[in-house]
Amino acid sequence: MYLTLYPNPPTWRVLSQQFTKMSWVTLSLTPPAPLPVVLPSLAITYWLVWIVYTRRFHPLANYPGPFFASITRWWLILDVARGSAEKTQRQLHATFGPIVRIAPNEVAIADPEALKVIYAAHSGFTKTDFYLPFRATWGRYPDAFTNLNERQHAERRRIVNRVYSMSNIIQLEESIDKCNEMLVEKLSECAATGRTVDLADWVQWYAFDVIGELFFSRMFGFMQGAHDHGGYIRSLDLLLPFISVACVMPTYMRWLFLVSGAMIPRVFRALKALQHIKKASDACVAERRSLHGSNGPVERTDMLEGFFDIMRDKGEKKDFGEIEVKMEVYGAFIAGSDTTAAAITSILYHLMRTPSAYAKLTTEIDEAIRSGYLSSPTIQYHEAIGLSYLGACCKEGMRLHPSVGLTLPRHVPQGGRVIAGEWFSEGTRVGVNAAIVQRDKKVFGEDADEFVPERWFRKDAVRMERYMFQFGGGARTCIGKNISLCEIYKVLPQLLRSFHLELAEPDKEWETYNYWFNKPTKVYTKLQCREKLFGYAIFEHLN
Ligand code: HEM
Repeated sequence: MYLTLYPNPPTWRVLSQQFTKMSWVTLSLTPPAPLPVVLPSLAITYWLVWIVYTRRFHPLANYPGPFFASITRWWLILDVARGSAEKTQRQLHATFGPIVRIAPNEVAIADPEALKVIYAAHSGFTKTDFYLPFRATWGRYPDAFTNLNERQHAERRRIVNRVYSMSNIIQLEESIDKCNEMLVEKLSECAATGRTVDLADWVQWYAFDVIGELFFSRMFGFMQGAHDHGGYIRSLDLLLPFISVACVMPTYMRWLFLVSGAMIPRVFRALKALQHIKKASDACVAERRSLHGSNGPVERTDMLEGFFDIMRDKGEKKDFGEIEVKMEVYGAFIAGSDTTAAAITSILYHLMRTPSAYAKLTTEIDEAIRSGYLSSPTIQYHEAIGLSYLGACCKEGMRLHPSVGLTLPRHVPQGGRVIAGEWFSEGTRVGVNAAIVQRDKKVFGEDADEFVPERWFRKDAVRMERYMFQFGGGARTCIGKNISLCEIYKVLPQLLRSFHLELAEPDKEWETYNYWFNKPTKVYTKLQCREKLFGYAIFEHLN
């Protein structure tokens, strides 16, 4: 026998050699098992081993969460596909506590202290591949949103930062004024007919037209036509469920999803919608390019011209060309309207559901008009931010319903980190969702689930501010934040001084769809012109 040649006890190597030999003999003597038996057996064995590993030996094995989430990402994929992930997450944290395992290698964290650790500038945490399905494949550099390389992201963002700065947006304030006037005019027509409107639609048309004015010096025509101009909104509505589901899939599965999905009409339409948005943004850039080419004067001071200025002044040095200009425009098409519209709609919806807050805010606005503090016909941003109750209502609306409704996932950096009192090893996926952390009772009080603007006048308001996360944090904070804040602060007093707004069906809640952007719909509203309701009393100083 093979083994008897050795005087010493057999080693593992010898045993395994022998076993291998015997296995070969056995295998060659027995007829091969049929494939239909072998494959399922292998699959079952694989799954059993995987389940034991993820539940017992994985570094996240000790964290609670739904059983299926701990063994497969399919749980998260299906949850995101349902469009209400923030609601599921709230229930999970209520059941399992501040750290919940939402996928075999990922946890959602509800502890507000985690924000500083994960999202502060230079925290070392990096974006995960979650963001890649949003990436435009035609760029030379990844866009700011999907860039996973922190150093390159900082360099590229610095090039365009000035165009998005509040000082630049304020210089373009007239563009927002034009849209505000158009919105009031159009809603006055609706009020005159007594028609109920879906305020969520109007606000999104408004937000899209503001992007048109700010970037290209012309509204797209959403409000003018009272419709989804060019089908951009429909395109986004088709695209976002598809993209957000792809975001939570493992990378290898995304390709399968894309290829096989192209045969499913809905997914095919979503892919076409992406092309549609790309063509629309390209057309806007091409139009300006032809103006430049015609050698005629281009007296534009809009954001698009700001990007072209960068291209002319520092294009070569910074490697910033027309493709990069297109990338900024494309980003605004994707991120510029759903986000701002969700914020404005949330503030108005919660005000209409809270008559005492609504009355207090209109009183503040009316008094500011009477005292001559607010200008007319359009309210200026620097005036609006001086209205303290308005500021409280804006924060409260964005706190209860942040426009981005999923966790912002990050990789734990080299060496691991302690988050929420727990150790996480390098590479683990962790994330915080603004929709969860902004309702934390320890920070915002026992009434955190309610719309209470008064909380922003309490002693701990400065502390609460530190835990507001609706625009993200650190180096990855939203670059469009100033655009949105300027819009929000200006349009709200403009609307409330012009109209009395009431929910058409006060007992019915709005509907929201959370596909990264948490989009509100069905905010059916009755409008009445305040001048008709109350006479001209509050506007008398203007006469
Ligand atoms: C109320 C309005 C808005 C909200 C609540 C919002 C929210 C956010 C959030 C939470 C992030 C961080 C994402 C992350 O870290 O994973 C972000 C990033 C970003 N947002 Fe916004 N956004 C708004 C408006 C806009 C607008 C108007 C634009 C452009 C016109 C824009 C463009 C971007 C871009 C390019 C990034 C990536 C920034 C970076 O990583 O450097 N957003 N936004």
